[in-house]
Amino acid sequence: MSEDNKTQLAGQVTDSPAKSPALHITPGMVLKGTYRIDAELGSGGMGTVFRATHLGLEKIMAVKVLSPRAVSTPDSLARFEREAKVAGKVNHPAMTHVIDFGVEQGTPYIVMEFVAGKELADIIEREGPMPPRRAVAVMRQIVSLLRAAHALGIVHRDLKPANVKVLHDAADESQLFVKVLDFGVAKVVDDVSGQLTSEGMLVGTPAYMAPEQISGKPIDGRTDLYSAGLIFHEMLSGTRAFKGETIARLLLAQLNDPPPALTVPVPDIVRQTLQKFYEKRPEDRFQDAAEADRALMACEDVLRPPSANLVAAAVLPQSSDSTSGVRTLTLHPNPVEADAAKKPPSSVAFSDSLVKEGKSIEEPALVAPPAPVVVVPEPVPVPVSPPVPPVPVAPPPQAVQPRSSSGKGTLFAVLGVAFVLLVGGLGGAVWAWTSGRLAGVIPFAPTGDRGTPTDSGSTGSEPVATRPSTDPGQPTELTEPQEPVKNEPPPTEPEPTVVAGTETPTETPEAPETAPTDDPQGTPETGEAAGDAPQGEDTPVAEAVAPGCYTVVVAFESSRDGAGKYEPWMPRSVDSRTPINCSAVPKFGEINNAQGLYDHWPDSPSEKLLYSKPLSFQPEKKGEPNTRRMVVKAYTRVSEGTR
Ligand SMILES: Nc1ncnc2c1ncn2[C@@H]1O[C@H](COP(=O)(O)OP(=O)(O)OP(=O)(O)O)[C@@H](O)[C@H]1O
Repeated sequence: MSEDNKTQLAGQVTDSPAKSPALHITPGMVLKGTYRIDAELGSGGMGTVFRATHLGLEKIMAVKVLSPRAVSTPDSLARFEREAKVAGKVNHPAMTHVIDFGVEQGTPYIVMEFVAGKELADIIEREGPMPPRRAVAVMRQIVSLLRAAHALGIVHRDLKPANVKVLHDAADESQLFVKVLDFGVAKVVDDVSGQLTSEGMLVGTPAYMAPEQISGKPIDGRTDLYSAGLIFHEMLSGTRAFKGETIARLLLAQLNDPPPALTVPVPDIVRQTLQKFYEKRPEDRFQDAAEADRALMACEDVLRPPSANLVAAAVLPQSSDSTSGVRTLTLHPNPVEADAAKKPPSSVAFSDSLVKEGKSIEEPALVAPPAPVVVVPEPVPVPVSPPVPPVPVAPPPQAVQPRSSSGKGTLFAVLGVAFVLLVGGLGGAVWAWTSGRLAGVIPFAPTGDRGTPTDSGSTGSEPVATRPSTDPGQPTELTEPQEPVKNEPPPTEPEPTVVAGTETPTETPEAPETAPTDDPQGTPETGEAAGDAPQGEDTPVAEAVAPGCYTVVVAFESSRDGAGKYEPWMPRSVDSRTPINCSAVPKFGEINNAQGLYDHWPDSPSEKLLYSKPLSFQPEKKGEPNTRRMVVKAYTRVSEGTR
């Protein structure tokens, strides 16, 4: 890794030395009697990261041991603890969750979920410019996380491609799943070390630092947006925006020079959005992550292939709540009608140019939108999701909501829906017949007031069917599947993992001894570790099941309160379980349309959620809970009766 790509504790002009001896971490060492250090993953400006195993849970985790120079002042440990706790409250699929922290021989360390996948920096270096659609998809996930973190007052301060991991580097950007590393860590270091002006310490990576960060001015969420813009630039162009032979030159360029113009062709709207991310003056940038996300959505709409609009419009939920990230469905098969119907959001400052591209900014995104932002007011070690109240079923979804009054547009819309429903219905019938999903039903046992597991009364011997529940205290009944399980990804080889810039075979955690031998993964499905909902009153718990792989039909619920805030999707009941060949289980990363869901899968030792696919949606209305039925794939790793 080049010098200007590293986090720098640069310009140290005062005596701020390590006051405690560095803890010598070696493989085999056990921290807190719980975390066994397995191997070093790499080190950066703030410390060294190790792969470790949580001995009790037999889970792979990552332990970052902060360097003594990063945290060395008398009150540093208290601050460190505070920041680790705050970072632990950001519950978002793109967050690398902080699980625990501690101090060993005066040296603080953070325990995080282990994130497999490839560093964005390596992907760009290897593959060069990224297709704009893909770059926008990555950006949306980053920005969605920023939104969640900034809402808690947490600024990353060291965003860069090396701190972004892409869990599934598929050609199809809808399969991308991003995790951001080091949230909160830079803040700890910065707070403790002080800013350049006070203690002569500068925290960040010069190639991605915002001008205000360099000049020691106050920083806020817009600082992260600047760095995110430079990541965007790098994805689009394949090269870093600011380079410099020395750190001083690099910093000067950040302060004074505009980033070089993109040499790759991108639509104007993408260019303008990029520019708005990294304006030199914070007041000229997007003012918050929500505004940035709206602009990215507009880019997404322009970049979407025309054929995708029909299908996307037919299957996505509709909402009139523009603040939630879920947008009103619009179907514009005819670009002229689309132009007539579109209207730019007033909150996008440069909206005139945004709509110049001839696409409605209200069309839904084809790629999975970032998962709902969930802020959980619980301390580490494990962020706790708030219980979701019982859910009354909303009226059936209106799959398509044509906005144009034109008869032609309406005709297209109706034909589109009819087509989707026809294909869905046929596929559902074939799927139900072929998958054998009715066999081997082992219901889960939800607890608390979530009702009984199979509200449909389903024994698994009939297609899942639904009637709306009128009693909000009763569990939601099941809906007629609208989308069958189809087009499941073929089995794939485990992905190589990039560790410290080196491509190596995938790190395989020690699976429990009883793991099925044909388990195609055996990999740490990232996201399972920290952000999972703990088992409690409101968390459904899996019953012991035989080892093997299954397709599981699960009802999930999520709700939005009156403020339009999302609650997480929570598994609610399992209706059927069909044994499948483990080699047919797609690898993690092929989770589809439900990234947020993954983090809320109950942390059951017997289940791992690998894949999910929406089965049907209920419309989401502000202030009303909604229910989603999902088909998920899960597999078990434990022996019968051991859970
Ligand atoms: N939670 C994690 N799971 C898996 N690997 C991780 C995790 N956190 C960090 N790593 C990996 O450990 C290595 C060292 O990370 P670290 O953050 O210390 O270095 P860096 O990103 O190169 O530098 P800096 O700390 O200066 O940002 C990197 O290869 C990084 O991808």
